[in-house]
Amino acid sequence: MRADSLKLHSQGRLTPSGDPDEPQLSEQYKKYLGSLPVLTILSPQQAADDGLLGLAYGGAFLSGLCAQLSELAGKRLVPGTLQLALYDGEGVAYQIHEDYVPKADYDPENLPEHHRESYKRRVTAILYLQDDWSEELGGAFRAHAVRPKTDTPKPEDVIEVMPEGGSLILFRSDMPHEVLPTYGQRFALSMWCHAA
Ligand SMILES: O=C(O)CCC(=O)C(=O)O
Ligand SMILES: [Fe+2]
Repeated sequence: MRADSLKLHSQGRLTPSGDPDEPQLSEQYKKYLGSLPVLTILSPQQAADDGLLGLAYGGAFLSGLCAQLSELAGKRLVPGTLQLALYDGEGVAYQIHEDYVPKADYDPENLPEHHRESYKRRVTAILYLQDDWSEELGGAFRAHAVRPKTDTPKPEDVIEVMPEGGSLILFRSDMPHEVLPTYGQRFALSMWCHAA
């Protein structure tokens, strides 16, 4: 999967907006998301057709997870958007945000196409692709517990996961989270399981 990701990167297919025809982000988008990785939106079928069999496998695996999670959650979840993102060192981070965006808050004028269905997102699944990650490269995924504002914050409200190759994280798409500044090449393959 990492070899396929490097190939896409070397072909210039990863861009801040995820849209190869729109290499620059609008000012509003930057304001919304902060300093950013570069990314592309994939379909497992298209990846297979392009000979990117690792990413096709990864996409199929994550799609299958949505089906399995449906059983656990007792409601139907279907594979939504599949995203390959690269945080290419130099302190690239992703400020605190939620992946679920209520329909009313979506601004189609200023957000890329692939955010159009963000209101359907229920579970985020992320597979990390770096075999050789180490603490000094930073880049932890940091999850924040949601508490009523009146509660006293507790240390366990924050959980960090290092992006070790082969690690998979699953979380509710409305959970606040961020990526801490990254000082190495960090690829992440994300699938959003949508409400059917
Ligand atoms: O790469 C990660 O660990 C998280 C990325 C993320 O939050 C996102 O793409 O929405
Ligand atoms: Fe996110």
